Amino acid sequence: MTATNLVKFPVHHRVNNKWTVLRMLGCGSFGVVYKVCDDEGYLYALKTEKYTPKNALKVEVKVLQTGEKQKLKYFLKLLDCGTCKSPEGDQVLYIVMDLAGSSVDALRRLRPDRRFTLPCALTLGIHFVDAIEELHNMGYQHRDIKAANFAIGAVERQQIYIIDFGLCRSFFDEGTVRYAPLACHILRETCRKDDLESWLYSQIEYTRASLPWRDLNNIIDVGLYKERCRHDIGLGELMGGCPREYINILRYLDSLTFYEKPDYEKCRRHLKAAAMVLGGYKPTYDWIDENLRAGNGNAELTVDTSAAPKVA
Ligand SMILES: Nc1ncnc2c1ncn2[C@@H]1O[C@H](COP(=O)(O)OP(=O)(O)OP(=O)(O)O)[C@@H](O)[C@H]1O
Repeated sequence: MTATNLVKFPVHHRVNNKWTVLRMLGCGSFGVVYKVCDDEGYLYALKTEKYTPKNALKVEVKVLQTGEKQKLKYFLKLLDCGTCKSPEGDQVLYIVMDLAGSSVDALRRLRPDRRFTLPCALTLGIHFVDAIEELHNMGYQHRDIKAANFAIGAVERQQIYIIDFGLCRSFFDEGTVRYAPLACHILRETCRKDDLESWLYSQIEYTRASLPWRDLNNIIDVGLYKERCRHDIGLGELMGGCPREYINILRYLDSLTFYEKPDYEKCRRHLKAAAMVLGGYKPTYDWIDENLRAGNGNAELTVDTSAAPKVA
């Protein structure tokens, strides 16, 4: 994100005469996220973007609203959205949502070996597949699935949320569903199985701490590496330290055609089968069991033990 796109709100800045800015939680590709509180001291996250005719935040609003309407499990509650003026006088679009805890990626990085235990990795895998299925059923493809875009609850630390919808795309343009060509129903360039392939790479990373192409930046080189990892030596390099079932998932995802709806349950079944060597699947959360010290936002070193996230 360019500095000119950054919406700078000073501490104590009031938004919509309702939300008080406490501090910045982080910057994404499209905007800045602040920790804010309401007049009773309850904490929330406020996401901002300079106003343009095509704001990424608009799709976030739709996704969060749909998630709430359908009472879905993996979506944060949207409390407010609107426009306001920045101190520099720019028109700003903002949304206020529930405050989440640390991202799953930040939690992984806090662990000494930068990976989760296998029971925890399998638990996360099942949550991620569930969350992706909920989003797909809503009619959206995520297109940026990674552990940094999933967070735990600020208070309920075994709850997982999917948090960033900046690159989300609807399968359908509103009003054209009835007449849309078949290709529109699954997207042309990328499709639903791509969200699951991205998830599987995250799954491998938090199971074994790294991906073999971690030092490559060039998109072509990374693509070639991923291709190589489908066969013999490359496959061993990618999957070393992971349960065999991950290979079954990769093979299954690669077998899907562009038009096919993925079988989410099959992915979950493979993960549960991988837990058989551990005596069966039992939901496990390393950050709870080991009391990993992570708080609201991006892995700050505090523990929030209050019944509701409130200003200290
Ligand atoms: N509801 C929330 N509660 C707490 N922290 C949040 C919330 N939403 C986003 N964040 C944090 O704010 C930061 C910026 O988030 P955002 O999703 O906008 O971008 P990103 O995921 O960092 O970047 P990109 O979109 O480029 O991948 C991240 O550290 C994220 O964990």
